Amino acid sequence: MTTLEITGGQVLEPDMTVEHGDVLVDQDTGEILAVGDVPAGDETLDATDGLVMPGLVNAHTHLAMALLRGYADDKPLDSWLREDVWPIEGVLEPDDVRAGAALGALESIEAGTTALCDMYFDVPAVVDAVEQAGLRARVGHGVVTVGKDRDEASADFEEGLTVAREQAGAADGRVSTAFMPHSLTTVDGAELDEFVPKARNADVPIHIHANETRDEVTPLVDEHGERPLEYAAGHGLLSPTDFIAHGTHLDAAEIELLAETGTGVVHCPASNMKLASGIAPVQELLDADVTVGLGTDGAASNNDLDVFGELRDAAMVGKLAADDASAVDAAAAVEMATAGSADVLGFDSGRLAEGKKADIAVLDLDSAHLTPQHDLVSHLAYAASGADVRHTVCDGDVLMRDREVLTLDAEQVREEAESRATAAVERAR
Ligand SMILES: N[C@@H](CCSC[C@H]1O[C@@H](n2cnc3c(=O)[nH]cnc32)[C@H](O)[C@@H]1O)C(=O)O
Ligand SMILES: [Zn+2]
Repeated sequence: MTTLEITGGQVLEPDMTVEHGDVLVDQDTGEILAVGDVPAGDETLDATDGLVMPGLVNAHTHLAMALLRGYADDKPLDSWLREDVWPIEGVLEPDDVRAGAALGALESIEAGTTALCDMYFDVPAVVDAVEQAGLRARVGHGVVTVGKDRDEASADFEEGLTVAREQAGAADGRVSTAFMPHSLTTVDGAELDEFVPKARNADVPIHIHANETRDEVTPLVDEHGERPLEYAAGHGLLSPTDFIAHGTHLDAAEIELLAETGTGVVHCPASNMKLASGIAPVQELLDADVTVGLGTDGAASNNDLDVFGELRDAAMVGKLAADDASAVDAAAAVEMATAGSADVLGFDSGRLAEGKKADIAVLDLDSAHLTPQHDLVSHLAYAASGADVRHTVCDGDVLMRDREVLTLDAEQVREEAESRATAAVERAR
């Protein structure tokens, strides 16, 4: 057994208290052995003047969209997707997706993110990037049937299922999968009826964009005479392993349905603000005991993958939504970005405790904007950013030490992403 001792810092405990202490990790199993007063490890990671915390979990993203950062801004979802994003995504090759996902993975590691959920196409290329980066991920192929004939639609659903079956367990078990119909309005209901039972047989969770914009909810209600999540449940969706992205526009019955079925919600506040999609009722979801995690969504609607930004936005916009400054308090926001997201994704991480996965970030507190230290949970929610992360550890392995990423060649990843992004824009013209 090889052990790693993260030493000399303060530790964020699962109950959101902070204590001086160390963390001992078994690098072979990738699990936490002890927290607090721990025996010496074979190797050490210096956390002096630092806060040892669970790695952040980005529960909904499209990593490879890092290639499209700044490509199309200032539009609402539907025209942004149809006029800008889908046309350029149509010219992307698997090597572009690999390069974009590597860029997103690099950015994630630099910001203390250790696990994520990714929906995209050319998923094996995404898995390559995740494997090399050393991250943990739940991945899936986003299935779209609008604009396709029945054969093409079925083929895309088949691919979603194949990817979910074949990629499960990749990267030494750090990669798991989900079946991912893109959204309730971009996939056909009859196809859902055929494929949801197949996904259940394959024993994979189902992840879908839902109730993101009013422009999506209203036509669905008009056409089917029921709320989107009632429609989703009618097609076999919503279960304790399933999770929806956004949930921006939910009525009380839908919140109840999420709670009853144990379905998780991934709140993406920055994307919801940027696309002017709306403000999710996060405090109401938490009050109803719905499991809520946080996601950045893709870098083209955010425009970064820093989950610290997301948890600050969640706290801020949660107060606006509830018209109550005590709503979505600092601890609730930090919890959503760690344990909440991990629970939504079904990962045994997001908490620093014995037996949990050793997915850890060390935040450097030695800076003006994190002084004085009245309350470190407050700092995590309102003052820190990904740039403050000193070390990132996933599955017991050090991915970034003293801000140097060890698993990826940062310069090469950035150069390749830059040139592939430029070439893709040329081809899309
Ligand atoms: N098989 C599909 C790809 C689906 S991947 C998932 C898709 O979600 C898109 N996407 C990114 N952000 C959002 C969002 O906020 N709402 C809905 N879709 C999004 C993203 O651009 C990508 O096309 C195809 O061939 O077009
Ligand atoms: Zn999305």
